[in-house]
Amino acid sequence: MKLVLQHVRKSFGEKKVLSDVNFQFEKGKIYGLLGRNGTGKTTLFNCLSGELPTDNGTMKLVHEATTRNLEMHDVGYVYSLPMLPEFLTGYEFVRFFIEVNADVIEERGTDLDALFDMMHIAEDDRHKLIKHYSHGMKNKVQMLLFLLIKPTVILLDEPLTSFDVIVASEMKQLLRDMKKDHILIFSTHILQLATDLCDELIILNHGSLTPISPEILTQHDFEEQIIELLRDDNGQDVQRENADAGNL
Ligand SMILES: Nc1ncnc2c1ncn2[C@@H]1O[C@H](COP(=O)(O)OP(=O)(O)OP(=O)(O)O)[C@@H](O)[C@H]1O
Repeated sequence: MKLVLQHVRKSFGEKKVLSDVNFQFEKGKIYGLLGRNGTGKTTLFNCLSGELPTDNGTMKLVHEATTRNLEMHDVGYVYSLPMLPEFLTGYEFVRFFIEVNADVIEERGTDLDALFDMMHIAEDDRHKLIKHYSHGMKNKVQMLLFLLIKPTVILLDEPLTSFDVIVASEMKQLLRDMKKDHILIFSTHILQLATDLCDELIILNHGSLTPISPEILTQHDFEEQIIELLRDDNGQDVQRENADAGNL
């Protein structure tokens, strides 16, 4: 299974954010998406998840000889700021989620406690109201939902930054275990995390995606090389076009 993006464009008014995104993501890999603040990572995720319409281009899922448009149900999105119903307990929310998604959840009679165990959410925490959960616990609940509905594409917008070191390590292992069945795209500003967890790194600049050559990652000065790639002058094209349009 591949996710193929061709000529994806998105502007806000005259401000061009994604100018021409072309990329092919493969199932079984974790992709690390790097880019400076405001380069359009969240915009790209919002377009992929269907929350924002694109202005142009195609986003297709290709499986052997079959090609179809990416649809909302194909994509799971872990937001950097988790959005969950605060008035339910974690347990109640997941039970409700299973009920309303019964047509797409394969396993019948899902063992809720086993799921919470897998996410290392303690027995008493699962019966607390979500409004009392920490940011990291809410992210865990969001990820738990993907174990149930198994979306083809999972987008993670800076989620591991809210986890303590133990939980971050558990989550990294969970993502590694999940990757064989999914296309995982992970946006982060933490270079160490990206190189540690991801199979491929891509940079969003110029309003488009550029893969980082795997050879760079084996070199002793890879951090300096990536910082150089991320530097402002790489965004000149989009900045210039926006400036021409009178935006900057
Ligand atoms: N709904 C919107 N309306 C107008 N402009 C927007 C909208 N959403 C994003 N933008 C603009 O698009 C640009 C890209 O924003 P985006 O949030 O996608 O960047 P980002 O790479 O995720 O940034 P960060 O790393 O800081 O989270 C920014 O200039 C932002 O102000």
